[in-house]
Amino acid sequence: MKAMGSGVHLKLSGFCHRRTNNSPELSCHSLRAFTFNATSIFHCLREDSQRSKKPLEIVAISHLASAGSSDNFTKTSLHKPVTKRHLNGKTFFSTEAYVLDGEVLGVSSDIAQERVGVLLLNLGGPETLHDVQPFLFNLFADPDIIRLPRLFRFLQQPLAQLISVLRAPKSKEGYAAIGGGSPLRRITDEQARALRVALEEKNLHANVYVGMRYWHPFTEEAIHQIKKDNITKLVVLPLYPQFSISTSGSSIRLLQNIFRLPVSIIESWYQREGYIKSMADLIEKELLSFSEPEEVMIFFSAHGVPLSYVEDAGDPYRDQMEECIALIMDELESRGIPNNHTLAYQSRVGPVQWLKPYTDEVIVELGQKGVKNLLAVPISFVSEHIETLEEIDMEYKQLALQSGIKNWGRVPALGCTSSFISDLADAVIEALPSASAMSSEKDTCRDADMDPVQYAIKMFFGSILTFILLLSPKLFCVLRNSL
Ligand SMILES: C=CC1=C(C)c2cc3[nH]c(cc4nc(cc5[nH]c(cc1n2)c(C)c5CCC(=O)O)C(CCC(=O)O)=C4C)c(C)c3C=C
Ligand SMILES: [Fe+2]
Repeated sequence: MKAMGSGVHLKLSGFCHRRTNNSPELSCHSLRAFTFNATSIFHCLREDSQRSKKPLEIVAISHLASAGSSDNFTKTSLHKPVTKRHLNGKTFFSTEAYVLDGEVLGVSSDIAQERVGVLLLNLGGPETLHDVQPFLFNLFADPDIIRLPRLFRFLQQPLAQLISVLRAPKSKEGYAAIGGGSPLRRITDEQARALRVALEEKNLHANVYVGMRYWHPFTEEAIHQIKKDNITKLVVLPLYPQFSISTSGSSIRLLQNIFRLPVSIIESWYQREGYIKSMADLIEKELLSFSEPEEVMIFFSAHGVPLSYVEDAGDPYRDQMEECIALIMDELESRGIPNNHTLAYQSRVGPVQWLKPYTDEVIVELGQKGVKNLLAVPISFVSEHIETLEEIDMEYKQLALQSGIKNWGRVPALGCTSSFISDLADAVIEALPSASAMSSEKDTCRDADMDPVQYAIKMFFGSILTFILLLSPKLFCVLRNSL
C-alpha cells in the first residue's frame, strides 16, 4: 500500500479534511488552486501534524470548490479507505487515503487515473440555406418533437419529410435575414473553449465536446471522439437552463441509446446562483439604456412547447421557467430594481395549442394597455440564434412599435459572459462525483442505420399513408397555414 502514494499525481481543487486526535471536530485544510503531487500533499500535512504534535488522519479529499461546514461528517475508522461521503448534503469525491496513527501509508486516487470529459449538448442549426430543409427533417423526425402514438410511429419519417419541405421556405427566410445560417455552432464552440479554460483555472483538466441534436457536429460524432480520446468520466451538460422533454430530454434519450460510460448528467441548472446573477447583471445593464429605467416592463420571452407536453406528458418546463423568472426577479429586487415583469412563450409551430400566453399576443395587449417601454429578455437559451436575432429583434420589435410601445430594448444572450461560464464550470465540478454508469450498452443506432430492407418498407408504407392523409384538402390547408 505504501507505494500507492508515491507516484500518483493529483490535480485537486478542493479541500482535504483532516481529523486530529485532540479535536473531535474536523478541520478543513484548504488545498485549493494548486496542482499537487499526492506525496507532497501528505508530506505537507505530516509536517503540519508534527509541528502541532497532533496525529493526523486524513479522511477525505474533496474535489469540490466549496466545502461548507463539516459538522455531520461521519467518523472514518483507521485503515479504511475513504471513497464517497456526504457533507451537508453535498457529495464529495475523494481519493482513497490509508492512514495509520497519523502516518499516511498511501493514497490512491480515482481522479488521478480519470480522463475527464464534458459534453455540451445543444440543438444545432443550419449553417447554410441548403442545410435548412435537412435540418428541419432531423428536427421533425425526432419522436420527442413530434410525439406520435406508438401505433403511428412508422409515420414519423415520412411526416418529417413532408413538414420539413412545407416549413423550409419560411425558415429559410428567417435564416437569410440573419446572414444565411445559424450562429449556434460558432457560439457553442466558443462556449466550449471558454468552459475548458474556466475548468483549467479551477484545476480540473477536461476535454470539452459539443454534441448537437439536429445538425453538425452531431451528438454521435462527439461520442465517437469521446471514445477515441479514452474519456473515463463524462459530465453531460445540456445548454438549456430549463429541462424540457423536447430539448434536454431528447438529447439525453439519444445518449442513453448510444453508449455506456460513467456519466453525470446535469439535467437543468436554471436555479443556480451564478446563472441567476449573470442574467440579473445583463438585465440591470440593459435597463440603464432606457431614459426612465424604473418605467420599463421586463418582458421574458421563452421558447414555447406544445401544451400537451406539460399537461399530459409531465414536462417540468413551464414550472422551471416560472421558478427561474421568480428567482431572477428576486435577485433584481434585492438590488433595488422592482420593475414590473411578464412572461410569454414564442416560436410556436403547427396546428396544436402551445404554452400560453403567446409572445405576439402579449406584446399587442401591453401596447393597448399603454406600456411605453419594453425590455425583451430571451430566457430559454444561452446563445443568440434565429429566434433572438430574427423573431425577437425583427418581428416582435416591429410588432411592439406598431402596438404603441415607444422604447424597445433586448437583453443579449449570455454567450461567453465570464460569470456564467465560471458558474457552468462549478456545475461541472460539482457533478463529477456522481458520474455513474449509464443504463444501456447499445451501440449507435439511428433509424438510418437500421436494416435497409426494414427501413425501405417502413418508408414506403409510411409515405403511402401520409399521401392518403394529405388527399384530404382540409388537412393539407391546416398543415400549410400553421407551419
Ligand atoms: C428551450 C428551447 C427550445 C425548445 C423548448 C424548443 C422546442 C421546440 N422547437 C420546435 C421547432 C423548431 N425549433 C426551431 C429552432 C430552434 N429551437 C430552439 C430551441 C427550442 N426549441 C432553438 C434555439 C432554435 C434555433 C436554432 C438555430 O438555428 O439557431 C426550428 C427551426 C427554425 C424555425 O423554422 O423556426 C423549429 C421548426 C418544436 C416543434 C418544439 C417543441 C416540440
Ligand atoms: Fe425550437
